[in-house]
Amino acid sequence: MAVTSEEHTASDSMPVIGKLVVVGLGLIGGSLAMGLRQRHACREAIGVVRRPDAGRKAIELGVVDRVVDDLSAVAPELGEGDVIFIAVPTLAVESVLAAIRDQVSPAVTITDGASVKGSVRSAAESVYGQSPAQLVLGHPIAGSERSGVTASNPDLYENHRVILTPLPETGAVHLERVRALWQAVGAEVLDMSVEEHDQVLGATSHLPHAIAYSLVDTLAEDIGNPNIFRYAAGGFRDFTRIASSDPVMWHDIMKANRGAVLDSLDLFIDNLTRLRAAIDREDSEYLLGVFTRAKAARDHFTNILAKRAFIPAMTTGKIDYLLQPGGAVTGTIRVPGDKSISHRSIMLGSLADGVTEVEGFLEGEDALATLQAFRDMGVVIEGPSEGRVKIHGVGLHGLKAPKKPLYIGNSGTTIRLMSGILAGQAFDSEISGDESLAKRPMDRVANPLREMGAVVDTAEGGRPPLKIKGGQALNGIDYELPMASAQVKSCVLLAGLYAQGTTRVTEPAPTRDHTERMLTGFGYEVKKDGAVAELTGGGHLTATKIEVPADISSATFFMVAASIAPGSDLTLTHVGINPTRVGVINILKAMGADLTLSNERTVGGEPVADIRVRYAPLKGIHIPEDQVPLAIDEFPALFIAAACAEGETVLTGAEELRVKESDRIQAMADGLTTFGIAAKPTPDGIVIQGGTMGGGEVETHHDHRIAMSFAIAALRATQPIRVKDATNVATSFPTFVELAKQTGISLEVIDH
Ligand SMILES: O=C(O)C1=C[C@@H](OP(=O)(O)O)[C@@H](O)[C@H](O)C1
Ligand SMILES: C=C(OP(=O)(O)O)C(=O)O
Repeated sequence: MAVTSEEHTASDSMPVIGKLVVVGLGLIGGSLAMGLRQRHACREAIGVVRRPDAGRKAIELGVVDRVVDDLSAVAPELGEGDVIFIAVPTLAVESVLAAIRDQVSPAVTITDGASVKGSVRSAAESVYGQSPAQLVLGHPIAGSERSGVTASNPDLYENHRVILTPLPETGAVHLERVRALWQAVGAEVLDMSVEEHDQVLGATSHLPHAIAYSLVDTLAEDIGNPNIFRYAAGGFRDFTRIASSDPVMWHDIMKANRGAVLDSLDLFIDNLTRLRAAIDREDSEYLLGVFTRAKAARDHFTNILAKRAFIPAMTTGKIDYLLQPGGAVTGTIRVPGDKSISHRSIMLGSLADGVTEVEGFLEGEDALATLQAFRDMGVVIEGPSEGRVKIHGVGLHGLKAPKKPLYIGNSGTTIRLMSGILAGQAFDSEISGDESLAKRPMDRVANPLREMGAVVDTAEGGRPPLKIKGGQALNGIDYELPMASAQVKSCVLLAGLYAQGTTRVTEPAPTRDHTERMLTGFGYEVKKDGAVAELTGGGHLTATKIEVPADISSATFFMVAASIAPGSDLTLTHVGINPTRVGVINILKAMGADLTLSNERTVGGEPVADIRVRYAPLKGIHIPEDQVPLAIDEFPALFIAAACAEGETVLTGAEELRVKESDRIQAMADGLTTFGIAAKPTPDGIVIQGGTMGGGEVETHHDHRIAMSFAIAALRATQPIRVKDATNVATSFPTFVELAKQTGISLEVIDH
């Protein structure tokens, strides 16, 4: 049989391969053939189909150009550049390979789509002696419960992943040809070892299929009610869709990946048995633990696949901001919760006895990273949902060893504060983060912790990851902070909770005191005397309620925006005005800004107020050094205020800015220079001459505050501004874009 399609498409683009021969024209094989044909990416697509009706259908639907009923009918015409795609059930691959060996030239590329790779490698070895160079093992992750040639879909692989598992024997030309073929139909191609593939797919694909088939079979066969499916609703439908998949294919997969599937099934059965016992004893804590952890994991499973552990990404790709020049900001807004306080609420709530309820929690990536790290150490945390979080504290000694290294993304506060807590645990731990965090100094916490008796390893140059050995007896110390850092102060105090005796820290200048305040709120005595804070180990924390004020560091972007843009009148509500955080208000006022505070009150031990900001002409100042630690995160935005002020602004004593998420002095100087502003970096600060800002493209170096600062600059720019890579704004201010637009900033998000 040789039937030819009527529908021949003239090729105007270069095909990436010659002929494609698909053995097995089901969903997987048919979709590849159809996708390549429609994109003119192969010169001809030929199906090897035994059943004539299926062959006719394939041609009618435009899946292939022609069909043959046996490989032998096409083998002699194949050569270099042509590809055979084996898309038959897993256990049938061996007989196809045997036919290929006898008939097909070694120049032809062979690949497959089977869901198990170890069994295909064994098949190749038993047929060829050793896997031939022309064979590239692959697996498109795009299956569905639909099967057969009629399910072929030319766009099936768009944005799907294809895993290739090259062997040492695999020829580079063949591998790259197969990669190009999948990329031509829109797939993202990843390489993995055979073993890793089978283990990962055993858990994420083969196990769920086994469970779905078993569940439906249980309902159909074992629960003796004939009407059972009539009352089955969404839960049943969503969970069991995959039990409609092709039984022969799944039979083969279970046998071919027997070992890995059994490992996963054993883990699952064990977990299910524990869940059963918890339901039996009505153990709410256990049930909520499983369900909240599972919900978080399910909500973010794309990130888990991308190996970002459980850290949720607010955006999937990189984004830029495009801003139009001019405008003013008006209205009344509340910015999200304070990042520093949100981190600490999770940490102390987890270590407390009892349930802590938090309101106003910042649902940004940094604070969520802290939350996930404590979940990874066995703490049951409900939420966050609209800023509400409920933490089922485990007590100071109730954390459990995490199953894998803790990954905390971009958050310096998390790694530094947690290292103090981890130093006091009975278990070993490792904590790491993203590219920007990997450059930040950690010796500042490792050194005092070592003095207390902790065993802490850093990577080269005192950078993350940190490896902390458990089971060490800590002693209290009297520590003089070498730099004004609330993170270091907090780290030492938190380790002090686990230390024998008294831990005392003396700071060279006042820094944010949220740790001290919150410890007091949890009933732990902290003595404060000027620059000294001290506590004694061995006490306990009692759960409490926490209301997180709006973050003054996030409010800063809007305070500066309103101050620089004529016609602005903006009110920011419920902003935290802890005296150790108000440097920005003091500095802006000294520059001539029109800021009024009203409705001042205290919530949960932290002072808050509404802040009204109206446009006023600013003047350059020499920023008093005592304000530096009180405004440490606000300088990028303040530099924009300086650029719009009349005269010169000088900052000194701020070398810490060079070791934040980026070197904030250099990053801002570069951007301001692009805008046409004279900005001269110094080792510990900057000198900025106010002037007229043009516009242009600026880099953020993965730093959220740099991105938001350049965005507000547009209000006084004369040309559009493109802020390149504003993705990390989600770490501290996930609603920035929404609020910027709402108040009148012309901001467009460009996703790429
Ligand atoms: O303790 C905290 O929550 C923070 C302290 C500051 O860091 P340093 O302690 O390094 O100054 C600050 O920059 C950071 O955003 C948050
Ligand atoms: C420095 C900052 O945060 P962290 O140190 O937690 O990364 C910041 O938010 O500006």
